[in-house]
Amino acid sequence: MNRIILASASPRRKELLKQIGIEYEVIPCQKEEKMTKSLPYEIVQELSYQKAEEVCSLLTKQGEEAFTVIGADTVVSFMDMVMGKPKSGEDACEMLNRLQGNVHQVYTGVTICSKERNEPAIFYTFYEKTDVSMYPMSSEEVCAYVESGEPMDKAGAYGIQGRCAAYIQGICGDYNNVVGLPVGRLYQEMKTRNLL
Ligand SMILES: Cc1cn([C@H]2C[C@H](O)[C@@H](COP(=O)(O)OP(=O)(O)OP(=O)(O)O)O2)c(=O)[nH]c1=O
Repeated sequence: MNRIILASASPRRKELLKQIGIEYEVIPCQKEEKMTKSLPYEIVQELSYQKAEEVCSLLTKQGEEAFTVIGADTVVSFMDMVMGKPKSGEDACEMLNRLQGNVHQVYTGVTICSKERNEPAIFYTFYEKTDVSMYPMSSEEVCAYVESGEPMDKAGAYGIQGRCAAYIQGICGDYNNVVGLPVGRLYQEMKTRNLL
């Protein structure tokens, strides 16, 4: 089996990959991704590709001949808005004021880059969508949650796995997809392609 590299600095993605028993190393991306698409399922696939591609190029420059790289990206989509990580506390409050009491979608795009000795790298990209329904939050509750600091490194300014669980009414789809990596689908995609 080739080396498996997770192209991510996200502690949640590391934890999820570990949970399914995959042995891997981490090489986080350094570059700022460039978004050229506008639909959420296109954005997450494009950005996950860029993350996997950056680490694939780095390894190739280092003379590595065979490896598998996994890149992922998550956004929240509500009505016609696409939300990444909040830029400020104010931004986080705005996002949560929109999401509370409503149903939104979480999209995670994943790119698997597979490189074999003397072969060009092959890229596989897919996405998963999960619907998340939230209970209403008062503006005081939104402020208190933002002040906890939890929203700042998370798409849509909340963590379903953290304190925000108090406001989650239900989901339709893969829970792990909301946390940042749809490991069930990822495992199956890797198994189908003999990458495990
Ligand atoms: C909606 C939601 C998102 N998130 C996280 C998952 C992602 O880590 C983050 C979205 O940011 P991303 O830009 O997808 O990823 P990242 O910057 O954390 O990590 P990297 O680019 O190095 O891989 O939001 C949660 O942890 N819980 C949630 O409920």
